[in-house]
Amino acid sequence: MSVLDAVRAEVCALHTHLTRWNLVTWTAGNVSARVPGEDLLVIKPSGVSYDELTPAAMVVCDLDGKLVEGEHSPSSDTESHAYVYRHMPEVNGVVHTHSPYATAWAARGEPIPCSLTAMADEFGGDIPIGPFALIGSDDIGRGIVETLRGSRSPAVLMRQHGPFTIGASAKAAVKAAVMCEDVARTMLLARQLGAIDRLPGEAVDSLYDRYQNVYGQR
Ligand SMILES: O=C(CO)[C@@H](O)[C@@H](O)COP(=O)(O)O
Repeated sequence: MSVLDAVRAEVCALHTHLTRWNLVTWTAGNVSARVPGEDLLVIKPSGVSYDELTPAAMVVCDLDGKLVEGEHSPSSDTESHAYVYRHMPEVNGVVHTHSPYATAWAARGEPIPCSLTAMADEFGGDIPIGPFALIGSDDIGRGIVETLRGSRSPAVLMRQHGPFTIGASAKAAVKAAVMCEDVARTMLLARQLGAIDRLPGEAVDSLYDRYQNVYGQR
């Protein structure tokens, strides 16, 4: 299997997590991955039903978002994904969802406060709000980069739109999208119970370091 075919298969498989974890409705959302060693990305075809996605249906584009190989038109967000890859070389995966709880915080235009150990672990602080931007150009990508550059968070809630996540791999970006929705739900419930206190900064730093560098099987 070629590198490109392996990336197509991985990106196709990762899309199943968006439906499995109820992060998208109908054809909303998308996943992309940078192709190792190439100035290329692989992304979902635009508007194609999740149950019709196959590795062969995945679209290959250059890092300006231009179609290189594929039968279908690339995702509406391709130029934004490409912008992120051009400006954040450490990023190899980008995900967009309309997951309901995270999107509710985006509609509100309010960052999710870092009040849970699970948020410190994965996000290293609050989940920030990015600027409102129209779809179909690289404007969303510009907002993602300006918000996340220098942040520990792999997730940004684009105002009045929804979450975008980044990762050192496409799988890491999908995990961030799943965890973003999980904490968005918990924190929305917490907000209904009353005032929320953020964790102390030193606790966030300690938790983040442990989770990122010690937790799990090494
Ligand atoms: O919200 C947007 C674009 O940001 C939706 O159109 C997107 O979730 C799905 O578009 P695509 O099917 O990937 O073109």
